[in-house]
Amino acid sequence: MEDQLQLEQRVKELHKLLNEYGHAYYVLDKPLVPDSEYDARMRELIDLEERHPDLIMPDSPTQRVGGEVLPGFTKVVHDTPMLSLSNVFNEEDIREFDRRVRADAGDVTYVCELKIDGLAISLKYENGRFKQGATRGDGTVGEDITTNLRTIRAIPLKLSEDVTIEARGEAYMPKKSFMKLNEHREEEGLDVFANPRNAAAGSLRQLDPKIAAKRNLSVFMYGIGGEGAAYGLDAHSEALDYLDRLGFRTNPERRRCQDIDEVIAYIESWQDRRQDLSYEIDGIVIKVDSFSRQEDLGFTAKSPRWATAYKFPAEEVVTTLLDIELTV
Ligand SMILES: NC(=O)c1cc2c(=O)c3cc(F)ccc3oc2nc1N
Repeated sequence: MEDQLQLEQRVKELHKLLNEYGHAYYVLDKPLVPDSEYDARMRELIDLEERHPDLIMPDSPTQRVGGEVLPGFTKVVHDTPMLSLSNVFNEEDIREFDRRVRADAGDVTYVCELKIDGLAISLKYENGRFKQGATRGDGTVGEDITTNLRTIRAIPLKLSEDVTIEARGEAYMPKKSFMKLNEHREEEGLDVFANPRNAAAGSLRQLDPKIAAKRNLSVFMYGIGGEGAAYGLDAHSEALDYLDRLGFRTNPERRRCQDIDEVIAYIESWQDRRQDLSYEIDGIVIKVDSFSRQEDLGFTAKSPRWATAYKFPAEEVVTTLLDIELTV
């Protein structure tokens, strides 16, 4: 009979190891151990929990994929609305945005972020534990997709601090996973998804979490719901670094820009490089960095006045004659 105390000790140790390995692999994209080691430790924990179900904790790494298929999704009213971004399409628009911002808020600095082409999500944590995840919905009311979001390894089940916080970000399907999924669907005679955003949305709308778990989704978190100032943060760039420290995955390509010329240079630098990314982006988000400047600017009914999204020109899909002949 294994000693109960030793078992509890080993289970705690395996939680710690698997959370560390998982964070390094799925959040930092910097694996600490070979997959074989990760799998062996996960296998050991699953066996221990099967033999001693009393040792299963809700935030155990083995508890990401729930058992039951949901009858439907319940509604979630967002504490603060999840608004959408206004769009700009060219340099003139960008400079006009900057003029309006400086007219109301004076000199500002910006943060530029890649605009991930996925679907907006809200993640709520209480005392550092993942409690609820929701879609944007209509901005005021979203759908509770907690069970599906728990299956995304880049979403921490437990934060590095016991803080109560709402993080907002974008769930997405990497390009490679999208191609593989469509190949599978084609083989099975199913409809293929038009793009990774639809594939991610379709995956998170599954009522069976086992399906979502197989879709290899990921996330990039890009903000804190409510007042960032409540966490002693003065600027958006600080909020992103805080999300990193808490254990969230944020996009490493973000850039602080001193003025709009730097913003434009950053955008131009990504015009052609975006096809090298392992995920799709449809633009660049420009945000005033200082929270007090953001407060001076406020919101319109639909969007923040302290941010906008530059959208890349849609890539025309060129179908050569050869392709047409092949599909005939
Ligand atoms: N898709 C994105 O990569 C992305 C999207 C948004 C938003 O939709 C968004 C909406 C707001 F009302 C305010 C800030 C935001 O910041 C954002 N930042 C991003 N990086």
